[in-house]
Amino acid sequence: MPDRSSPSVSLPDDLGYLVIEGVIGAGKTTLAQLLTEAVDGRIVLEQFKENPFLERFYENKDRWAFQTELTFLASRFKQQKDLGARDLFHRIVVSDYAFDKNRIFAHQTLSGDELQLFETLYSIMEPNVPTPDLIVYLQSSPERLMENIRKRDRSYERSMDPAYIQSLHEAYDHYFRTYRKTPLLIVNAAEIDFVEHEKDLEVLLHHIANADLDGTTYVDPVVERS
Ligand SMILES: Nc1ncnc2c1ncn2[C@@H]1O[C@H](COP(=O)(O)OP(=O)(O)OP(=O)(O)O)[C@@H](O)[C@H]1O
Repeated sequence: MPDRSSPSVSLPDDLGYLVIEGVIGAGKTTLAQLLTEAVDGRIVLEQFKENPFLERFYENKDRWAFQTELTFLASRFKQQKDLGARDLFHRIVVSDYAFDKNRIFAHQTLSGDELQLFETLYSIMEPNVPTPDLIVYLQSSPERLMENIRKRDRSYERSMDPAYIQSLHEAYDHYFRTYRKTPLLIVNAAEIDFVEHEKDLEVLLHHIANADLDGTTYVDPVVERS
């Protein structure tokens, strides 16, 4: 984690709720922690370890996808609803997931009546969760995602199928290419490391502080670093 010389930044008043998104292994949690430190904010992390179905899901996706998705949906809804009630208007909140993430996954893992039921529940819940002021999408490559997943070596991700990462990568890309709901920063994250290269973080902080709050901005820290 960052030491005392880590960069800090002040954000415009209309940036109260920042969300980091990206495929499994993109580096969301690390960036959310660095960003929280830089803006002296409050972090909200996804509680994936509390999903009792996740290990079984990785052993047999067809059998356990429905339970896995509904458990994530319920727990994230509860966390986001509480977030709206208590924190949102006091300190800058930084989260390592967007509520929409559930839907991206569900469209990969569910089908038929199960997907339909998921959609019904999602559409009831979605209007009741706070909308981010900015989403930062870490757009990596399937190769780099697999490398990160291998390096961190979580037991249930050891037999991660590269085809699953590839299809999530495509689904995320498609989702954010057509995303218009909130301002969006798409960061080329395939060759960056916010921990190793402080400059990468500085470039991103600069863009966040000066984000065009009406649309999509593309950021390539590798180009801007040099
Ligand atoms: N809706 C979902 N359906 C299936 N699996 C999910 C879902 N949401 C999260 N997961 C699983 O939970 C674990 C955590 O994933 P997630 O991408 O949220 O965090 P992460 O891998 O720690 O991300 P990062 O490395 O970017 O911080 C992964 O194994 C992922 O597959």
